[in-house]
Amino acid sequence: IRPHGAYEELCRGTRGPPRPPAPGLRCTYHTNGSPLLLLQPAKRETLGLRPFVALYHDFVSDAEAEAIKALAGPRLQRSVVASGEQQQAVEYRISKSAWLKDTADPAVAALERRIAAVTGLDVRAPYAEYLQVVNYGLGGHYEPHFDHATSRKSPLYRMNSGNRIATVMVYVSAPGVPPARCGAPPWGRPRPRLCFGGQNAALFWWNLRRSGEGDGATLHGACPVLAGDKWVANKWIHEHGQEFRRPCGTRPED
Ligand SMILES: O=C(O)CCC(=O)C(=O)O
Ligand SMILES: [Fe+2]
Repeated sequence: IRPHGAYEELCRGTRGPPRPPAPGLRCTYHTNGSPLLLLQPAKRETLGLRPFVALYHDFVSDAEAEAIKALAGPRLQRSVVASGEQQQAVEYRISKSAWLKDTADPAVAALERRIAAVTGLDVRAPYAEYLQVVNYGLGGHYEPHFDHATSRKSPLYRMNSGNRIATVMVYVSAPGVPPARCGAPPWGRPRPRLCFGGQNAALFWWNLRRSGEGDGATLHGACPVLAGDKWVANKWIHEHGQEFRRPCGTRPED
Protein backbone atom coordinates (compact mmCIF):
# COMPACT_ATOMS: atom_id res chain seq x y z
CA ILE A 1 0.00 0.00 0.00
CA ARG A 2 1.40 3.37 -1.00
CA PRO A 3 0.64 6.08 1.53
CA HIS A 4 -1.15 9.13 0.13
CA GLY A 5 -2.20 11.31 3.03
CA ALA A 6 -3.73 14.09 0.96
CA TYR A 7 -5.66 11.73 -1.32
CA GLU A 8 -7.13 9.80 1.57
CA GLU A 9 -8.09 12.94 3.47
CA LEU A 10 -9.65 14.49 0.36
CA CYS A 11 -11.64 11.32 -0.26
CA ARG A 12 -12.81 11.14 3.34
CA GLY A 13 -13.77 14.79 3.31
CA THR A 14 -11.42 15.67 6.17
CA ARG A 15 -9.37 17.97 3.94
CA GLY A 16 -10.75 20.83 1.89
CA PRO A 17 -9.97 21.48 -1.74
CA PRO A 18 -6.32 22.01 -2.61
CA ARG A 19 -6.66 25.50 -4.00
CA PRO A 20 -7.67 28.70 -2.23
CA PRO A 21 -9.60 31.35 -4.15
CA ALA A 22 -7.25 33.38 -6.30
CA PRO A 23 -7.46 36.32 -8.64
CA GLY A 24 -7.96 35.22 -12.21
CA LEU A 25 -10.19 32.25 -11.37
CA ARG A 26 -13.56 32.92 -12.95
CA CYS A 27 -16.52 31.55 -14.88
CA THR A 28 -16.84 32.68 -18.48
CA TYR A 29 -18.50 31.76 -21.72
CA HIS A 30 -15.68 30.54 -23.92
CA THR A 31 -15.80 30.43 -27.71
CA ASN A 32 -12.06 30.17 -28.31
CA GLY A 33 -12.56 31.72 -31.74
CA SER A 34 -14.26 28.54 -32.90
CA PRO A 35 -17.34 28.70 -35.16
CA LEU A 36 -18.57 25.55 -33.45
CA LEU A 37 -18.83 27.41 -30.14
CA LEU A 38 -20.21 30.68 -31.47
CA LEU A 39 -23.86 29.88 -30.92
CA GLN A 40 -23.32 27.72 -27.85
CA PRO A 41 -20.21 28.84 -25.98
CA ALA A 42 -18.60 26.49 -23.50
CA LYS A 43 -19.26 27.31 -19.83
CA ARG A 44 -15.72 27.46 -18.55
CA GLU A 45 -14.75 27.70 -14.88
CA THR A 46 -11.04 28.16 -14.33
CA LEU A 47 -10.04 26.15 -11.29
CA GLY A 48 -6.33 26.88 -11.40
CA LEU A 49 -3.81 28.90 -13.36
CA ARG A 50 -0.57 27.12 -12.47
CA PRO A 51 -1.03 24.53 -13.72
CA PHE A 52 -3.99 25.65 -15.82
CA VAL A 53 -7.08 23.62 -14.91
CA ALA A 54 -10.53 24.34 -16.29
CA LEU A 55 -13.91 22.76 -15.76
CA TYR A 56 -16.41 22.93 -18.63
CA HIS A 57 -19.93 22.66 -17.28
CA ASP A 58 -22.65 20.83 -19.25
CA PHE A 59 -20.04 19.62 -21.71
CA VAL A 60 -22.06 16.61 -22.84
CA SER A 61 -25.82 16.12 -23.01
CA ASP A 62 -27.59 13.36 -21.10
CA ALA A 63 -28.26 11.62 -24.43
CA GLU A 64 -24.56 11.74 -25.37
CA ALA A 65 -23.58 10.42 -21.95
CA GLU A 66 -26.02 7.53 -22.32
CA ALA A 67 -24.78 6.79 -25.85
CA ILE A 68 -21.17 6.69 -24.66
CA LYS A 69 -21.97 4.29 -21.83
CA ALA A 70 -24.00 2.06 -24.15
CA LEU A 71 -21.18 1.91 -26.71
CA ALA A 72 -18.49 1.22 -24.12
CA GLY A 73 -20.47 -1.25 -21.99
CA PRO A 74 -19.96 -4.38 -24.12
CA ARG A 75 -16.29 -3.53 -24.73
CA LEU A 76 -15.21 -3.00 -21.11
CA GLN A 77 -12.10 -4.81 -19.91
CA ARG A 78 -10.04 -4.57 -16.73
CA SER A 79 -8.08 -1.30 -16.81
CA VAL A 80 -4.31 -1.42 -17.01
CA VAL A 81 -1.56 1.11 -16.39
CA ALA A 82 1.84 1.67 -17.91
CA SER A 83 4.43 -0.01 -15.75
CA GLY A 84 7.96 0.07 -17.09
CA GLU A 85 7.69 -1.02 -20.71
CA GLN A 86 4.52 -3.03 -20.10
CA GLN A 87 0.84 -2.42 -19.53
CA GLN A 88 -0.53 -4.25 -16.53
CA ALA A 89 -3.45 -4.51 -14.13
CA VAL A 90 -2.58 -3.09 -10.71
CA GLU A 91 -4.41 -2.82 -7.41
CA TYR A 92 -4.07 0.95 -7.37
CA ARG A 93 -6.33 1.29 -10.41
CA ILE A 94 -9.57 -0.68 -10.04
CA SER A 95 -11.91 -0.11 -12.96
CA LYS A 96 -12.86 -1.37 -16.39
CA SER A 97 -12.32 0.57 -19.57
CA ALA A 98 -12.92 0.57 -23.31
CA TRP A 99 -11.44 2.57 -26.18
CA LEU A 100 -13.87 4.24 -28.60
CA LYS A 101 -12.87 5.54 -32.03
CA ASP A 102 -14.62 8.64 -33.32
CA THR A 103 -16.03 6.45 -36.09
CA ALA A 104 -17.85 4.31 -33.50
CA ASP A 105 -20.81 6.66 -33.25
CA PRO A 106 -21.86 10.24 -34.05
CA ALA A 107 -21.93 10.93 -30.29
CA VAL A 108 -18.20 10.19 -30.05
CA ALA A 109 -17.43 12.28 -33.13
CA ALA A 110 -19.43 15.21 -31.72
CA LEU A 111 -17.63 14.98 -28.39
CA GLU A 112 -14.24 14.98 -30.10
CA ARG A 113 -15.15 18.01 -32.21
CA ARG A 114 -16.14 19.85 -29.05
CA ILE A 115 -12.91 18.86 -27.31
CA ALA A 116 -10.92 20.16 -30.29
CA ALA A 117 -12.92 23.40 -30.28
CA VAL A 118 -12.53 24.26 -26.59
CA THR A 119 -8.89 23.23 -26.34
CA GLY A 120 -7.78 24.50 -29.74
CA LEU A 121 -5.72 21.31 -30.02
CA ASP A 122 -5.47 18.67 -32.74
CA VAL A 123 -7.18 15.61 -31.31
CA ARG A 124 -7.05 13.41 -34.41
CA ALA A 125 -5.01 10.20 -34.30
CA PRO A 126 -2.07 9.96 -33.76
CA TYR A 127 -2.04 13.37 -32.04
CA ALA A 128 -4.42 12.05 -29.41
CA GLU A 129 -5.46 8.65 -28.14
CA TYR A 130 -8.91 7.25 -28.81
CA LEU A 131 -11.52 8.11 -26.21
CA GLN A 132 -11.03 5.92 -23.14
CA VAL A 133 -14.30 5.24 -21.33
CA VAL A 134 -13.83 4.07 -17.75
CA ASN A 135 -16.33 2.41 -15.43
CA TYR A 136 -15.76 2.11 -11.68
CA GLY A 137 -17.90 -0.23 -9.61
CA LEU A 138 -18.26 -0.18 -5.82
CA GLY A 139 -14.84 0.38 -4.32
CA GLY A 140 -13.38 1.20 -7.73
CA HIS A 141 -10.70 3.87 -7.52
CA TYR A 142 -7.49 5.21 -9.00
CA GLU A 143 -4.80 6.23 -6.56
CA PRO A 144 -2.69 9.34 -7.23
CA HIS A 145 -0.82 9.16 -10.51
CA PHE A 146 0.32 11.22 -13.46
CA ASP A 147 -1.33 10.85 -16.84
CA HIS A 148 1.91 11.66 -18.65
CA ALA A 149 4.80 9.25 -18.97
CA THR A 150 7.59 9.76 -16.47
CA SER A 151 10.00 7.38 -18.20
CA ARG A 152 11.20 7.37 -21.80
CA LYS A 153 10.47 3.63 -21.92
CA SER A 154 6.76 4.07 -21.27
CA PRO A 155 4.41 2.31 -23.71
CA LEU A 156 2.77 5.74 -24.15
CA TYR A 157 5.57 6.60 -26.57
CA ARG A 158 4.62 3.73 -28.89
CA MET A 159 2.31 6.08 -30.76
CA ASN A 160 5.37 8.12 -31.76
CA SER A 161 3.56 11.35 -31.03
CA GLY A 162 5.33 12.37 -27.85
CA ASN A 163 4.06 12.50 -24.30
CA ARG A 164 0.53 13.29 -23.11
CA ILE A 165 0.49 17.08 -23.18
CA ALA A 166 -3.07 17.45 -21.87
CA THR A 167 -6.00 15.53 -20.42
CA VAL A 168 -9.69 16.12 -21.00
CA MET A 169 -11.78 14.05 -18.62
CA VAL A 170 -15.55 13.96 -19.03
CA TYR A 171 -17.68 13.03 -16.04
CA VAL A 172 -20.10 10.80 -17.90
CA SER A 173 -21.98 9.84 -14.75
CA ALA A 174 -21.58 9.51 -11.06
CA PRO A 175 -25.08 8.66 -9.83
CA GLY A 176 -25.76 7.87 -6.22
CA VAL A 177 -22.77 9.82 -4.96
CA PRO A 178 -24.19 12.44 -2.62
CA PRO A 179 -22.06 15.60 -2.53
CA ALA A 180 -21.45 15.16 1.20
CA ARG A 181 -19.54 11.97 0.41
CA CYS A 182 -17.23 13.88 -1.83
CA GLY A 183 -15.85 16.26 0.73
CA ALA A 184 -16.58 19.79 1.76
CA PRO A 185 -18.10 22.23 -0.70
CA PRO A 186 -15.32 23.91 -2.65
CA TRP A 187 -14.33 27.51 -1.97
CA GLY A 188 -16.47 30.40 -2.95
CA ARG A 189 -19.57 28.38 -3.70
CA PRO A 190 -22.88 28.83 -2.02
CA ARG A 191 -24.01 25.35 -3.03
CA PRO A 192 -22.34 22.00 -2.51
CA ARG A 193 -21.45 19.95 -5.57
CA LEU A 194 -19.68 16.71 -6.46
CA CYS A 195 -15.99 16.75 -5.58
CA PHE A 196 -14.70 17.96 -8.88
CA GLY A 197 -16.77 18.15 -11.96
CA GLY A 198 -20.26 16.88 -11.58
CA GLN A 199 -22.34 15.02 -14.07
CA ASN A 200 -21.72 15.90 -17.74
CA ALA A 201 -18.85 18.29 -16.99
CA ALA A 202 -15.37 18.02 -18.48
CA LEU A 203 -12.13 18.78 -16.74
CA PHE A 204 -9.12 20.00 -18.71
CA TRP A 205 -5.52 20.33 -17.60
CA TRP A 206 -2.04 20.47 -19.07
CA ASN A 207 0.13 17.59 -17.93
CA LEU A 208 3.31 19.09 -19.34
CA ARG A 209 4.81 22.50 -18.94
CA ARG A 210 5.69 24.47 -22.04
CA SER A 211 9.22 23.15 -21.75
CA GLY A 212 7.84 19.63 -22.24
CA GLU A 213 8.68 18.67 -18.68
CA GLY A 214 6.04 16.80 -16.68
CA ASP A 215 4.21 19.05 -14.21
CA GLY A 216 4.39 17.51 -10.73
CA ALA A 217 1.36 19.55 -9.65
CA THR A 218 -0.90 17.43 -11.87
CA LEU A 219 -0.82 14.47 -9.48
CA HIS A 220 -4.44 13.35 -9.20
CA GLY A 221 -6.65 10.35 -8.49
CA ALA A 222 -10.19 9.01 -8.28
CA CYS A 223 -11.70 8.43 -4.83
CA PRO A 224 -13.23 5.01 -4.14
CA VAL A 225 -16.83 4.76 -5.31
CA LEU A 226 -19.07 4.37 -2.24
CA ALA A 227 -22.47 4.07 -3.90
CA GLY A 228 -23.69 3.37 -7.40
CA ASP A 229 -21.08 3.36 -10.12
CA LYS A 230 -19.06 5.98 -11.91
CA TRP A 231 -18.19 6.59 -15.55
CA VAL A 232 -15.61 8.94 -16.98
CA ALA A 233 -14.20 9.37 -20.47
CA ASN A 234 -10.58 10.39 -20.99
CA LYS A 235 -9.15 12.08 -24.04
CA TRP A 236 -5.37 12.17 -23.87
CA ILE A 237 -3.80 14.65 -26.22
CA HIS A 238 -0.17 14.23 -27.24
CA GLU A 239 2.60 16.75 -27.87
CA HIS A 240 2.94 16.22 -31.60
CA GLY A 241 0.46 18.18 -33.68
CA GLN A 242 0.26 20.96 -31.09
CA GLU A 243 3.51 22.72 -31.99
CA PHE A 244 1.71 25.80 -33.32
CA ARG A 245 -1.28 25.46 -31.03
CA ARG A 246 0.65 25.42 -27.80
CA PRO A 247 4.12 26.64 -28.66
CA CYS A 248 6.88 25.61 -26.32
CA GLY A 249 8.41 28.12 -23.97
CA THR A 250 11.78 28.76 -22.46
CA ARG A 251 10.72 29.65 -18.92
CA PRO A 252 10.75 26.45 -16.85
CA GLU A 253 7.78 27.59 -14.76
CA ASP A 254 5.40 27.97 -17.74
O1 LIG B 1 -11.93 8.84 -12.62
C1 LIG B 1 -11.37 9.85 -12.27
O2 LIG B 1 -11.96 10.72 -11.59
C2 LIG B 1 -9.93 10.07 -12.64
C3 LIG B 1 -9.48 9.14 -13.74
C4 LIG B 1 -8.05 9.30 -14.09
O3 LIG B 1 -7.32 10.04 -13.50
C5 LIG B 1 -7.49 8.53 -15.21
O4 LIG B 1 -8.21 7.69 -15.78
O5 LIG B 1 -6.32 8.76 -15.57
FE1 LIG C 1 -5.49 10.28 -14.49
